[in-house]
Amino acid sequence: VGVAGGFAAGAAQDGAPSGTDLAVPFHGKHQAGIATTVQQHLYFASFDMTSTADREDLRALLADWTDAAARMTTGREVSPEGAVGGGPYKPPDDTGEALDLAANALTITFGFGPTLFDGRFGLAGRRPKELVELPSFAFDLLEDRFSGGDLCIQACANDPQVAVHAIRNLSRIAFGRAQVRWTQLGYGRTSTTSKAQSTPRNLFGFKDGTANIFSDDTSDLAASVWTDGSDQSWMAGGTYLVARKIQMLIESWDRVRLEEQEAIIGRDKGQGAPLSGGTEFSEPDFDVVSTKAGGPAIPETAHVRLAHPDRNGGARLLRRGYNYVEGNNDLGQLNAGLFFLAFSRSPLQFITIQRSLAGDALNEYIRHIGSALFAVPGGVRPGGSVGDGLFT
Ligand SMILES: C=CC1=C(C)c2cc3[nH]c(cc4nc(cc5[nH]c(cc1n2)c(C)c5CCC(=O)O)C(CCC(=O)O)=C4C)c(C)c3C=C
Ligand SMILES: [Fe+2]
Repeated sequence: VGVAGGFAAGAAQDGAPSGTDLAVPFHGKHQAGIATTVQQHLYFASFDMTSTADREDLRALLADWTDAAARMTTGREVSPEGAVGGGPYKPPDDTGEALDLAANALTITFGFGPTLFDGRFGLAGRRPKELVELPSFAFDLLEDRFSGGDLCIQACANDPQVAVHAIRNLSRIAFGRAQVRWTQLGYGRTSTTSKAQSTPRNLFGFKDGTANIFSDDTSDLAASVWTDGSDQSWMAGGTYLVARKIQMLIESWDRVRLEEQEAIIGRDKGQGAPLSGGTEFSEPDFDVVSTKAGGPAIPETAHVRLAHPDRNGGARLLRRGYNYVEGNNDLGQLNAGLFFLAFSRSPLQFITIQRSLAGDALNEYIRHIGSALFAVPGGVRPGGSVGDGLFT
């Protein structure tokens, strides 16, 4: 029997869902993969409905995806016939690469982009008011090939093959109804959603996720993450997902003095403590003056000062991002960065913080190159389908 935001079986290393046999319950009030303790790997896909698909195709696709996801998250194959049980005379239902692998804490989370409500599927009246394209921000260098989409699927697992298998098989199921627009592979979580987990590091070498919203804190989740359905009833127990592909200029960063790196972030690199003093989980004190420099210990342009709720009308995010590395460019520089994923009760929480980050010293070392916003419906009832409230 699973626990809220937790796992059905197995022991966890440092509180993280590391056991291969761990299965996260698929059904519930909220979709899994949000407050769920963050797994080690991610495969994320954005889809567009095909030009010939209609409302019934969308409804049937969501039902088929739900059945397949419910099976795969328990470590089963995508259908009862699976990879080898369908006989020699047809392509197997399941692609087979996860055959000997258990559930690995796989979660599959579905979201709907603003374009799904443009009238093609008779859903214009079901669009949540806040589900509109994100505004442009200072320093945006967005590319279409990493942005947007009618639908998204986030697959997280402790074995990358399990996450890739899930997206690959869900893409196959979509054939003729929806096609992949872009995908993102993420290795190494850059956040924690449980106080039992250790804080991981991003590619700039800093602890990331220290001041995150934790699944152990249900009042924070209620205040900042879950939507109540007062706008659209199908969004009860849901949330919004912002995805940003952020390229990190690794070589430039690596030439920055340690003291300056820490001033840019506003925390020390070793243990992740705020520069105002204390240890990793001490609250930053923005009034503390640096004895050495004379100015604020956490500079005015420091990332954590500008991202802090005090600076943003109390706005907070549940961050669930992953590192990515995709080879090198023509100059031999790393194509690498942070696939930033954040869940919030309203997209305004991200918009407010991202606007505040216009003055962030970090901007010299990062570029936002992809962006998407999705409405994530509430959890799936046994026997129901994800987003089935859209069609009632
Ligand atoms: C708009 C939201 C944010 C973006 C985009 C973003 C990018 C980004 N962040 C780091 C590294 C760190 N971020 C840290 C804290 C932090 N970041 C955001 C928001 C965005 N970050 C928030 C809300 C917070 C918490 C602020 C607080 O309440 O104190 C930290 C410190 C450790 C932590 O708390 O997680 C680091 C390090 C990078 C490298 C990056 C883009 C590539
Ligand atoms: Fe950040």
